[in-house]
Amino acid sequence: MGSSGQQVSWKLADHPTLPKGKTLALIVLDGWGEDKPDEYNCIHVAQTPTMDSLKQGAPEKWRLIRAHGKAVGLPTEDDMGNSEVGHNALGAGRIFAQGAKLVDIALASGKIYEGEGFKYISECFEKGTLHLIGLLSDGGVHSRLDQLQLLLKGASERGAKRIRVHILTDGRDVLDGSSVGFVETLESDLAKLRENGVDAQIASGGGRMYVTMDRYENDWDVVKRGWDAQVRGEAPHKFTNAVEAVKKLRENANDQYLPPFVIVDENEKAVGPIEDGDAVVTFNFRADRMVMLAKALEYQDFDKFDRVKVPKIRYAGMLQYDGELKLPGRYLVSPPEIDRTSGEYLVHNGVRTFACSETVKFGHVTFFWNGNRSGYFNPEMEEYVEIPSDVGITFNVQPKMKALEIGEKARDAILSRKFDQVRVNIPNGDMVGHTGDIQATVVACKAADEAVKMIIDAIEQVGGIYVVTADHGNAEDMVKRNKSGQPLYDKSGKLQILTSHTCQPVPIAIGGPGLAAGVRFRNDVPDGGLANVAATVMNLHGYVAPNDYEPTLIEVVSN
Ligand SMILES: O=C(O)[C@@H](CO)OP(=O)(O)O
Ligand SMILES: [Mn+2]
Ligand SMILES: [Mn+2]
Repeated sequence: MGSSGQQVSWKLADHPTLPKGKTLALIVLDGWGEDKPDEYNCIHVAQTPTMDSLKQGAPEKWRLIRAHGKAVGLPTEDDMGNSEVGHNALGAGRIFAQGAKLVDIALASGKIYEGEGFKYISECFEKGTLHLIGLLSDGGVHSRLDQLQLLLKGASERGAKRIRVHILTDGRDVLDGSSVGFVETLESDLAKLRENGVDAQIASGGGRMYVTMDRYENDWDVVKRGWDAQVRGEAPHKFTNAVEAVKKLRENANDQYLPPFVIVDENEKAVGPIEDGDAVVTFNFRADRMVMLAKALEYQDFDKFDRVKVPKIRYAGMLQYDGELKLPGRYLVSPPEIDRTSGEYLVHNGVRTFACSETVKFGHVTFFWNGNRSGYFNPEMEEYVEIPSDVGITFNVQPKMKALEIGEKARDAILSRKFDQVRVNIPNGDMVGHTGDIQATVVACKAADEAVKMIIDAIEQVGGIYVVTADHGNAEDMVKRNKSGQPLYDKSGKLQILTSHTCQPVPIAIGGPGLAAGVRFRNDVPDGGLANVAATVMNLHGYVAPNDYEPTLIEVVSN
């Protein structure tokens, strides 16, 4: 595979001074930001001797880089970073306007309604129902409530007469418990539509981590639960009202893990299963957690679970989620064209690459890294290894996750000397941080630090180079705070736990016996962000990055 269209000159210029052939470990700690040390900073509380010692290298070998907002192509500086935009920037070396922003623009200009995708689904409006499936919050990581609101309005103005919304509650990009308010807001929007003669209702729901939004094929049961509710109108819990449903189900689960429910009428009949002739839109803009559902909705041949019912529908994604699989085939907004990623260049220049993580983050260092494309650029030059994640647990139960196994695989890849770049994502700070369990997150951070040590030790043995960084913050702040930084408490006096990512910068450290003398971080890229890492890494492989890449973070000074 390769970038389509224009002729690309893949040959990279040699770096004037830096040598080729050094084994380079590229370590991404997921959800590992830098923040002031206090008891809610799990990275500070945890024993992290390896990361602490790297920090001693500041400012020449350790610095902070931006990982949120405009530095990663998000609409505003209030947008926290996330894995998709973070790994896209790390891999692509440039800042692309990301899905969140592209959808905003398309909605504001009305272009979203003029494209192929909308025309395709709107042909069902006369006789069929429009189903909207997605994450209901204003988190801005996978979707945004205001975009859903505009889409509801726009579609009804353009002829959608019957609309059913299948909600997934969040509590991961926003505070746990906030689902109730989001459902209330949506209900009042739908009531207004009904006043205007549109038959609009919530049809089903469930928590994002238990219903529909699995990723990287970790657990198809998650998608099946959603399918049964959304398509078949079947779920263990039935309610006549969605606000009531969420309030009731929250008695035994948090927003992320609410069990599936369907909304039924007075005769116990589901109000909105998906039928022949209906249109379906998945309104998340982010790819990873929509790909599995997109496959279930789009593929004729499908054996991941028994769909039982496969209605003939017209389906469009908010975006196309996988550029290589062209999945889904129809979409409302064109995704960012993330082309000429560093991985593709390096493969063309003979850099042999090994990438590894456990399932829940596997696509981060492959799919996202390569610009939302699945598969290899050149299987002879690359090896991607996935370590199966634990299934069916929340990661505070196993906070060490597979950090050790990832470390071992990376170590073995380094020691084999078969690879020039060994790239890993270590998930702990993020995955455990999202559970809001502070004690477990401390254990998680320690485990991540140990994995880093294992990899750095292997680099020492082969005379290589390491680059250690992160994709966005999470574990460094576990509480919601007021403007002056004090932790906030809810009405009942309970500390408000922050399960989401943050807007904090992340560290980047370089080192290892293979790092040429005189290499250090420049001080003239103070606003450097994740997109500057690709050029930096190309330099450390002995190449100069393409001109349009964000500048390298390093310079070589002669002593
Ligand atoms: O779990 C996820 O989907 C997001 C948070 O919504 O986290 P990350 O961006 O780190 O993958
Ligand atoms: Mn992440
Ligand atoms: Mn995360």
